[in-house]
Amino acid sequence: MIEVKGLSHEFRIGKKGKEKVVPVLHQVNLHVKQGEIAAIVGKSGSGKSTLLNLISGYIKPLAGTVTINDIDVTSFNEGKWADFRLNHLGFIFQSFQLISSMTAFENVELPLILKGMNEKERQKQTQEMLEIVGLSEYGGHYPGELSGGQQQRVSIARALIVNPPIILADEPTGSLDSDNEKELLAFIQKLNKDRGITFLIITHDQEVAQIAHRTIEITDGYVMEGEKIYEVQG
Ligand SMILES: Nc1ncnc2c1ncn2[C@@H]1O[C@H](COP(=O)(O)OP(=O)(O)OP(=O)(O)O)[C@@H](O)[C@H]1O
Repeated sequence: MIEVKGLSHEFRIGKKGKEKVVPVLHQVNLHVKQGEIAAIVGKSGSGKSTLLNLISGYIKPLAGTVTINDIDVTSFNEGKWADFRLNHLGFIFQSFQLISSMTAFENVELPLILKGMNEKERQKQTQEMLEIVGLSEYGGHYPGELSGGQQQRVSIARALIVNPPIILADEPTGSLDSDNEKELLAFIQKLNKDRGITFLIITHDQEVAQIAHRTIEITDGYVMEGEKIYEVQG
């Protein structure tokens, strides 16, 4: 499902000619199976977000390959990536990343507009999705008029609306209080069980790591796969 082989990355910082090289990931190998919830854990600065950005094509690796759903995406250009993300990947972020000038409804509808769906069908699917995340009454609210937990539910609805087989999440519970966190984790487990969605979740949070079938630890850019809690079929 997600296959990472020999992935290495470094950043170059400072002025041209006087650049400092910051090695971040070293020959990372990783395999996330279909139907799995995998957690990536590791200290601040260990390379977790960089790994997720490489897997989702926001940055290009120095070396190595990324294969998603049997498609080698490593050398995709930006246009191909945009199309691929829209059809294969959903994203959830700590900071929600909703568009503040658009209502909850419009935020959730946006990926369907990008896919070219007609208005009637879009509106129907968006309303259904808002119902699934328990926000059918809140479609007309702007993100600033919603609580943190509600904003995160809007962002999940936006991720789910295109029916992605994989959801990548970067500290999804980082801005939530403990009740909202519990609710989100239960929802992730339900989506995983009922729809077979594969999750790759970056987290500092023990509670999140506990719902994962497998924990992958990054230490200074090297990956060590943790103990398997149980095997997932697929
Ligand atoms: N755009 C960039 N330019 C230069 N260095 C960067 C850039 N992005 C990240 N880094 C460096 O790469 C290393 C890994 O950063 P990364 O954000 O992947 O870590 P992380 O494990 O996600 O950390 P955190 O848990 O704090 O979010 C850090 O040393 C960071 O300073």
